[in-house]
Amino acid sequence: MKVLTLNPGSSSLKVALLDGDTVAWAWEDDRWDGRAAPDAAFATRPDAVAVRFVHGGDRAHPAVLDDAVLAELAALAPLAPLHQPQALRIAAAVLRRMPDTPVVACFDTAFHAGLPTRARLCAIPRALAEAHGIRRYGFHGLSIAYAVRRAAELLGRPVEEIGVVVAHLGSGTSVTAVEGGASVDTSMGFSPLDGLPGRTRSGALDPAAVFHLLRAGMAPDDLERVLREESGLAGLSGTDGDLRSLLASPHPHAAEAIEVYLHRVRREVAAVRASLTRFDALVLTGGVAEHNPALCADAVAGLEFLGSAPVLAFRAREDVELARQARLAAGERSLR
Ligand SMILES: Nc1ncnc2c1ncn2[C@@H]1O[C@H](COP(=O)(O)OP(=O)(O)O)[C@@H](O)[C@H]1O
Ligand SMILES: CC(=O)OP(=O)(O)O
Ligand SMILES: [Mg+2]
Repeated sequence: MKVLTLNPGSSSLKVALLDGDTVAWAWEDDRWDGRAAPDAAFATRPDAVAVRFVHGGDRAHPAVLDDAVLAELAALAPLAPLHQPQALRIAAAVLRRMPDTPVVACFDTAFHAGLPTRARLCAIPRALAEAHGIRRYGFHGLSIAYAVRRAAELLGRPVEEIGVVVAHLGSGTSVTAVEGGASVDTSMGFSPLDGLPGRTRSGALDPAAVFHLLRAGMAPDDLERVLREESGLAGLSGTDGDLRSLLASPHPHAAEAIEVYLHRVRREVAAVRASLTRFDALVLTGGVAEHNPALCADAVAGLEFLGSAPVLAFRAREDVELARQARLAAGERSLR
């Protein structure tokens, strides 16, 4: 079964046609401005299409897209404004141009749907949290699901028997502890703005700083945009926030930004390690893990105290996971 996979990220659009786990055709824009997928993608004649959605709310499984599911996902857009609207536009174009092909929405959040209560609740009044859906969701689930299966393969043990920390180091950055195939702790919570700094995202910030800036006269929408699009590695360094730009910059602020980034990665890895009862590997994935072994070595320097587990680094294969989920979801539908 051939699956066309579409992965809209915060700064890239990755499109691949997978025949089994083999990439039969691929296209990528790593400075993506939200434009539609190229015409060639629609000419690949897949049996199913899989689209990555960062936010699936409480859904634990992929969903075949129809108008009702689209409306539900559109309602979640305010929770992931850097990702969800783009994914909705991509999916709408696919539905319009390939009306006879099943389109499956696959969710970053689904991998974390079973987060234990202690890692899911936010410590605010329960009534307020429940009324507004404030909880920790977790993201990058498609990348993590692949990473855990690949780690098990490399370790020669079943997924059910390993405990790993997965650090997804891409445009967005997150760290997750996975034991027995389940997410037990993760650094991104209510939205992809939480946790570690990303290319342009601030990561976790004392909420008092947000109120301070609002009282100083910033409009809420402007502040949100600044934290989402002008902060993180970009904000700290004055560059576009791509680590390649920071590494090439002679400005001391670029070096400082890298120090902050590496410090926060180490800190979060150590923090989520505490949620594992066994530690078999530290997995690094995403653009940094794929392209920069030296930076990866810096990111894990000094973490030996966590236990003598190997560090595994490989490319994020959201495409492989998207295709796997689409096969399951589309296959189930054809049986009905
Ligand atoms: N050679 C490199 N050295 C360091 N970082 C790199 C390198 N190549 C890519 N990166 C980092 O990877 C990021 C993109 O990661 P990727 O996982 O492809 O992104 P996305 O989140 O858009 O899917 C870039 O923003 C950059 O910081
Ligand atoms: C959830 C998230 O941050 O995704 P990306 O890294 O693709 O921007
Ligand atoms: Mg990505």
